[in-house]
Amino acid sequence: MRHLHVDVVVIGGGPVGENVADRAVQGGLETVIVEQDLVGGECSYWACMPSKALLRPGQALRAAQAVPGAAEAVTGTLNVPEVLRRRDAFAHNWSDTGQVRWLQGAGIGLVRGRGRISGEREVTVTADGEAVVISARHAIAIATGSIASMPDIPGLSAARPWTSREATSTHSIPASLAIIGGGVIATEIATAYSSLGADVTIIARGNLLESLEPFVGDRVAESLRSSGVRVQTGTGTIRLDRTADGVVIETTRGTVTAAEVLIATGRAPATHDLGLETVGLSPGHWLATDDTLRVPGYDWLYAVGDVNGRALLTHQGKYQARAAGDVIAARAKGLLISDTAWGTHVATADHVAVPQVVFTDPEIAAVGLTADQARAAGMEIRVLDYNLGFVAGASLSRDDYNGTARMIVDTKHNVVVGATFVGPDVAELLHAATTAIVAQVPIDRLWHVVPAYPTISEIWLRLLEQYGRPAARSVASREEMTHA
Ligand SMILES: Cc1cc2nc3c(=O)[nH]c(=O)nc-3n(C[C@H](O)[C@H](O)[C@H](O)COP(=O)(O)OP(=O)(O)OC[C@H]3O[C@@H](n4cnc5c(N)ncnc54)[C@H](O)[C@@H]3O)c2cc1C
Ligand SMILES: NC(=O)c1ccc[n+]([C@@H]2O[C@H](COP(=O)([O-])OP(=O)(O)OC[C@H]3O[C@@H](n4cnc5c(N)ncnc54)[C@H](O)[C@@H]3O)[C@@H](O)[C@H]2O)c1
Repeated sequence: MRHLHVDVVVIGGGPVGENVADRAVQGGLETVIVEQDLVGGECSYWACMPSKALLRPGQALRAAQAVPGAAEAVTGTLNVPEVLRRRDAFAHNWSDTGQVRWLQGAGIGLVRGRGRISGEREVTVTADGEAVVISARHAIAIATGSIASMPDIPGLSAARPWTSREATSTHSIPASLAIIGGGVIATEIATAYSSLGADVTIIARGNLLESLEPFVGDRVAESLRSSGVRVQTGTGTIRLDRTADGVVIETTRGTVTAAEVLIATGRAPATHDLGLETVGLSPGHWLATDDTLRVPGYDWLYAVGDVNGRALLTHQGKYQARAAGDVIAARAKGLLISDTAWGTHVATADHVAVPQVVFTDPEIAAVGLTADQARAAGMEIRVLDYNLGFVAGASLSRDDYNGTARMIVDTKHNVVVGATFVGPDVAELLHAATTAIVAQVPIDRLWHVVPAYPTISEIWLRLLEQYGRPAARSVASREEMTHA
């Protein structure tokens, strides 16, 4: 049995593990990643990249079809083999050679195999019957991500359901697809597969996209229905059977038959079979952390990315990873720790401003609190809504532009605390909203942030006009005003 001694061991070489390791190495620590599968993790091969590659061609086609003059030039449908070929390229043909080269260049070690914690500051890695024991002088960071959560529905495993892995890596589009779940994966995969010619049915126990503003799910349901997707909301699943005709799904509203069924009912933490019990932690749960991403009660153990359940998004996990890698290095060297809110070593934004784009048609971009969440937090708010189609940049971009913007203002502190945009090409509006929330830019100063004409960003001006100019609203403090 081999025995290695390093400063830091990172279990899981997804986007988050890679970033923890990179920051720790840049902080001067000898670091290895333990990876059981492909370096790059879920995001690169079975999640963000391949799913967005499947979505983009349909989005580009719809955009051209909505502009008279260009619409006449596009008369065909999507070329499915070409879409899948491009998707394969974005998933690097499921080879991690490039990512491994990046690790080598960054000075990060790699041990392939399944890692399990085998004691304090110790990980045992097994691969092909061989074991390597790695002792960490300073820290172990768990970045093992999440896996599809499978609901307890009779007949489920015998029906051989798809998870997002099969849906994002398939090499042929089934004639029909039933999707159980109404969240982000369900709506994105429904959008992609319907544009690729599959007959899609969504079976959702509630409404669609329930964690977002209520009008979001309504708009996506309406749009999916108009493109031929059957959207069955408020529908429970009773049992599944795989038959010669495909998968037969008995629901509370009747029977659905489809060639394949995708389960998209959320994620579970990848904390089973990780040896957590050897150090007194329970397997199978999200690993709670403090804001430096350290597991309370363990000065050597960190949990970063999906596995801590704080925000299941690549960009937010990588944000945590930068803080975690830096704080591990700072603690190892006995340096001062910057762990007050918004410090270098904490992931404060997880609680305040987590941006998310859902790449459906229409696109959804949201950050911060919804109106209901703000009220539940006891804030005094104003909810500003505006029809995005009235903005010149939006109507120029396509004739059928239909969209909504909502901004939530904390009226006590005069700052934006939430924003939601629904409509074509709204993704790029999101970073401005995230900046306004994180930087707590006073509304009165936002009036000086001038959006270019004619861009969709003029929505900011329209929302501000609804809120009111500072002088017109009230002159709260006379010293703000000077006399000419
Ligand atoms: C279909 C889908 C689409 C998504 N689209 C987006 C998107 O567009 N934008 C976005 O921001 N987020 C998206 N996400 C979420 C995103 O994929 C995750 O937030 C992100 O992958 C989390 O990164 P991670 O490094 O924490 O975990 P992962 O990417 O899951 O990586 C964990 C790694 O740990 C390894 N591992 C696990 N256990 C062990 C062990 N015991 N030993 C060794 N290695 C181990 C795994 O093999 C894996 O490589 C999507 C998710 C899904 C499912
Ligand atoms: N564009 C993106 O950023 C993107 C894309 C895909 C996935 N993701 C990430 O992946 C995560 C997982 O996505 P998801 O769609 O699986 O989760 P989700 O939390 O968005 O949606 C889960 C859905 O499953 C339903 N559900 C839960 N348990 C159920 C049960 N027992 N029976 C029937 N329905 C049930 C819920 O009501 C909900 O509609 C998301 O939280 C998101 O952060 C992000």
